[in-house]
Amino acid sequence: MHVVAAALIDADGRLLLAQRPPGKHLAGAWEFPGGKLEAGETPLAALARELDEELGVAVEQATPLIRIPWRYNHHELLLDAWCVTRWRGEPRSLEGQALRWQLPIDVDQALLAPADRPLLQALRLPKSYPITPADAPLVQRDHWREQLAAAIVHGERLLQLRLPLWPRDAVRELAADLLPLAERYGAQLLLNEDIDGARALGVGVHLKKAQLVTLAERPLPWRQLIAASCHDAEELAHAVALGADFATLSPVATTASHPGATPLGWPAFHALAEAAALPVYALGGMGPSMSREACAAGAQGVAGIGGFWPDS
Ligand SMILES: Nc1nc2c([nH]c(=O)n2[C@H]2C[C@H](O)[C@@H](COP(=O)(O)OP(=O)(O)OP(=O)(O)O)O2)c(=O)[nH]1
Repeated sequence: MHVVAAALIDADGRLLLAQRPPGKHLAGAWEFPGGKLEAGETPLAALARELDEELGVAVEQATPLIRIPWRYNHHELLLDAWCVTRWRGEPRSLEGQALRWQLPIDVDQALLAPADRPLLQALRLPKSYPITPADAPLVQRDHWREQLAAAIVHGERLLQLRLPLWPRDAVRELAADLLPLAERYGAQLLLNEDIDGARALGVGVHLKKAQLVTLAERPLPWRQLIAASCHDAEELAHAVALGADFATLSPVATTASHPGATPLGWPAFHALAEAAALPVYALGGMGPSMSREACAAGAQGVAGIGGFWPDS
């Protein structure tokens, strides 16, 4: 079943949510306006028809957001989500459904239809995900504190502290130092691998491939991000099963940090990202300027080391 769903975003960045009416599948859950494609209909035509029928608005501008394959008990669906940023008419409830406008950050994901959680993450997450270089020595502590702070001030909203040469406590200390600034700017920090450290600090964690397969359930609450390093369909499926918020998929191109690895290339990346029920960042040989190309291949954005820091 192919279902289109619209994230209507207003000029203040608020999102329109609708409540599924009694008697329908997932009654009471909050969702994105939309519905099933009719025979012979294109996704955009279905989106226009559903928004006209449900809200009385005419779509003027829609761009692809994410495609989520999902399985409920009795049926499978492809939730095909679009960002609608321009429309004519004032959205109103034409089918008796409750409506509300909320900033994506304020939406309680527990109240959403389960397949909509990755959609909400796709709306919340930025286009770039800088990662600290694995070979940074501990003596560069001050330098990396400054780089991370400058990146946050310059607009980065999602940053991974991956510093395997440092003692864990030193990485935790760095995260704790940066936390007030990150909170002020609405940026999220993720520790690589260190679940206990993330739990103690209230930040996110980025799971390594080896950790991913050993975990049976989400190791942190929903308000702390969980990311996973993935390289194939099986690892992506595991990340989804675990309830990870997003994944990186690598290597897309050849990269200095993993010279022997065979690159996926964009076509294989696209197929894997689209089949995964979560936002996926392209990693490996990426630069911040490649985010448009990556998004065209179904990515949430780009992740990387070189080129992502103010001094590089
Ligand atoms: N419209 C919509 N459906 C969603 C969302 N999330 C989600 O899991 N679904 C599921 C619920 C349903 O199983 C399916 C869509 O069915 P629907 O009942 O909205 O479709 P429709 O508007 O064509 O309704 P109907 O003619 O069958 O009454 O997709 C969402 O955000 N929007």
